Amino acid sequence: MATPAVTLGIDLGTTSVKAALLEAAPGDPSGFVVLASCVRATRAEAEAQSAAAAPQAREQDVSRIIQALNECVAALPQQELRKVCSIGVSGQMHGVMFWKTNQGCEWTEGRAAPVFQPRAVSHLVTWQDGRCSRAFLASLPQPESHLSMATGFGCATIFWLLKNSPEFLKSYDAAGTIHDYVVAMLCGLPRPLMSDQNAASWGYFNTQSQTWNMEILRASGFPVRLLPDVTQPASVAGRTSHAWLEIPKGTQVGVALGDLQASVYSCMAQRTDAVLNISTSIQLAASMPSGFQPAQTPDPAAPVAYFPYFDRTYLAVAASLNGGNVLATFVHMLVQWMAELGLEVEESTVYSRMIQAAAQQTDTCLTITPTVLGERHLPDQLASVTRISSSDLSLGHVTRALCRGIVQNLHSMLPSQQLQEWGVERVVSSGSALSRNEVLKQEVQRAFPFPVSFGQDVDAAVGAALVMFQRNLKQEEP
Ligand SMILES: Nc1ncnc2c1ncn2[C@@H]1O[C@H](COP(=O)(O)OP(=O)(O)O)[C@@H](O)[C@H]1O
Ligand SMILES: O=C(CO)[C@@H](O)[C@H](O)[C@H](O)[C@H](O)COP(=O)(O)O
Repeated sequence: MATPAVTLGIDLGTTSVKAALLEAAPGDPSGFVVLASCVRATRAEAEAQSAAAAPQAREQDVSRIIQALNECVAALPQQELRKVCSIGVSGQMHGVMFWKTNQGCEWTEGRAAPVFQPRAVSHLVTWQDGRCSRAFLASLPQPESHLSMATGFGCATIFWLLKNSPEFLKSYDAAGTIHDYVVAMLCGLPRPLMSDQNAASWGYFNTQSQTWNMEILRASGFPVRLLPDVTQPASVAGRTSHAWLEIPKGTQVGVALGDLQASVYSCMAQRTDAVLNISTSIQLAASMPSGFQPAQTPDPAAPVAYFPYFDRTYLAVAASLNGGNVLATFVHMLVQWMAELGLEVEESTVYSRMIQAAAQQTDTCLTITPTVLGERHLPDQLASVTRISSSDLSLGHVTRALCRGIVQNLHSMLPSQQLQEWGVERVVSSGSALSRNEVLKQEVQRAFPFPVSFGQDVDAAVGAALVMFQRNLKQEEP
């Protein structure tokens, strides 16, 4: 009997890397089983490489992300890794990093378990980066795209570097998201390949013609040489140029996907499902009918945007900048305060105690608008706390109000009534911030008048694997 095919899925998130192994299971209703999964925090936050970008810069050290990736994959069962026939990759969208062609990494051959390590690469400037002011964005040429531009989008960051650090750009000849970089290194691609999901997240990309706004960008001196070639999601980018840990050389690698689309792909069992993802960020997505085309002129004040999905279809997405990162900011603040008071407390202890306290505090009048990062459609709406009374100041009250505020803020961007009008009948959730937080789950169930089911915390990794698994299944059909 033929060995069942095993597919590896990877998600390079803002806070953690996730990996999952899928195996064909004809007897299972879904047709597959998840054999194993692994999560590794990246702890990759780094100082801005360009001083002029501070303090709004949000950059990550690519070496730490790749170290977490190698550790994550190495922790999976070796006998299963040897059977991997295909790799699906997803990751945090919008961000951009740079490298030198054919010098982007070094394979540590000869060791028991070969891995790749970044060489001649820049930091990753992430989707949370705030270096592009509104005045700077207004100075950029009008894109021909259905998505508004925003700080943290790859093309905006490159325009910023062109103006403020032109020498920096001259030292690189390749650019992509972190997950485009991983695919390019695994396959030894001379030029990065990008799916339209990630190209759209950079800006200046027309999803109808599937082309960059080349004329607009060239006319403004943009280094178009850095723009990756774009292809359809679910297509094959290449094959591994080396053995990677126990994964054989020559293994098929899919073009990298957006983490949101990969999460939706693994969670959305039918088109009437809405998918709620709470990870570092938070998104609520619903599928649009096939043939739907978004208006070509975006409304920057609109809280819902349309993201390319698969087979030229779109997702309607409320993408808030304030998700799990708000809780992480609160925890970091408490740890800092306690350090100033001479106390040393682990972040993990604070998370567990605050969630425990809020679980005991089933309601509160304290009201928190959690938008510490503003929103793309409301950049001036920063966070606020109202209805503060001396009786509502416990850790439980504040944590309950924070979790409620995060969910209510997203709900205000895409209300249940709109979901009902679109025919949504159920909410399926995903993301580690949700799967690890009973209070957030309670607030999701409170906010949405639909049945709510809770996914795993490796949904995007499972989704990335599933895309390649189902692609190959279709290829085998007679
Ligand atoms: N120990 C913990 N307990 C509960 N929630 C946590 C804990 N550590 C981190 N988190 C939450 O998980 C979020 C990160 O989720 P994750 O899925 O790893 O993000 P991403 O996919 O964006 O990398 C953090 O922003 C934080 O809100
Ligand atoms: O900001 C948006 C969309 O504009 C999000 O959907 C975007 O995909 C995510 O924030 C990034 O991909 C980061 O995802 P994650 O690290 O929070 O999982």
